[in-house]
Amino acid sequence: MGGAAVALLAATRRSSIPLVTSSLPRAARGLHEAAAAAGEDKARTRRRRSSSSSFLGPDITDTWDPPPRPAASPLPPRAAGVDYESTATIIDGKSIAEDIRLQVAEEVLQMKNAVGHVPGLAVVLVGDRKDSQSYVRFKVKGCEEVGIKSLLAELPRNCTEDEVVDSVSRFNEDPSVHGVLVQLPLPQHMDEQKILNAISLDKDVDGFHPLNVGNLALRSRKPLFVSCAAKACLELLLQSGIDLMGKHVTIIGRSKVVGLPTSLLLQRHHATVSVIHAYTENPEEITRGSDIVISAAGVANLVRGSWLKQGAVVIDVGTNPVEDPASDFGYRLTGDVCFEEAVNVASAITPVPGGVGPVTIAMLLANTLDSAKRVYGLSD
Ligand SMILES: Nc1nc2c(c(=O)[nH]1)N[C@@H](CN(C=O)c1ccc(C(=O)N[C@@H](CCC(=O)O)C(=O)O)cc1)CN2
Repeated sequence: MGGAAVALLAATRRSSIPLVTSSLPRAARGLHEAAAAAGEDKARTRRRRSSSSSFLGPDITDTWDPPPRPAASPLPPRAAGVDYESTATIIDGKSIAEDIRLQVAEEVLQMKNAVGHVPGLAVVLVGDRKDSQSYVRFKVKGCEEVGIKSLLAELPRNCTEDEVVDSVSRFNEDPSVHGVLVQLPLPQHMDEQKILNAISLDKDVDGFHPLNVGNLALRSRKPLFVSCAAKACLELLLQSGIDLMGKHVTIIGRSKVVGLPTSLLLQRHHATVSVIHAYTENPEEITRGSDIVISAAGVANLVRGSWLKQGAVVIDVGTNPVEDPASDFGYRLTGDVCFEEAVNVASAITPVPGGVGPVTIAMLLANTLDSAKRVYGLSD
């Protein structure tokens, strides 16, 4: 285990914050239990701290590419340091992620002591997209912090599909690797399905394998892995003490990374779920009737304050670069939700950055740990 992991563990022992007791390593123990485990104590701590139609095939787009709508009223000006006089709780994803990493680090150490092995995560990165490169860096750094071994295969944009599949196959066969993922999106000329299909079911820590998705959809079945972003959304809600049973949740976007698995996971928690997308009529009306709104559309400031019911809970999964001459990089990251407006309407909201993103990375570490625990017979 590296120095960073040791420092993290030392912090665990010093920390007065109880270790995460919700979905993370308990994901393997079942979703109901996870909901129960995320109970009041943790919530209090957090509050304190701040067609089958004949023409639509299965390949319908994942992206939010809305048809023209009447122009929205202009966004309010952004002003640094402005106090928006909101009573909304800002859900602190960074701190929730840290709790999860602490728990993972503790369990990795226990595994090392018990069986002499640590979990291993292999990442395949194709091409030179700056955003993908930084997400992969977050994953590698996260592994380092908790004592998980990481392996990275970087392939040029113009490599062949077979070369990508070969990389995946090598990691599938490596017994020191318990999780394999291919960073998305892949270059356009590649067949994503063919490449993802090459990942072993029992190393599919992204949870994108059809059997994992299918088992998530079927009530009495248990997937080996669930999408990290979906688990992150759930974790943020549960840790914030939000009751899901019977609540109306609207999810904006239906991708395999976020929208689809989050809708399935929420139904297992007895929420009533609407999934809306680019072709949905009156999206504003649907979100305005919702207790919880989860946006994963990939469109900056799509969700305005007027789209929300007073007191709604908002989980913003979008990380959209928008031009900002005042920033060092010439751009800044903005969510799908117009934060300045939403914060005055919502009862709780995740920021971007610092909301869903860090928890997504932490969930990947947790999935990798779960996978290794299964291999070494340490699962609950
Ligand atoms: N194979 C996968 N590909 C992609 C996934 C995935 O889960 N598996 N999800 C996204 C990208 N993603 C992880 O891969 C990801 C995106 C954003 C963040 C994050 O921490 N964001 C930060 C801000 C980022 C920054 O400062 O640059 C935040 O929101 O605070 C983590 C992971 C698509 N591809």
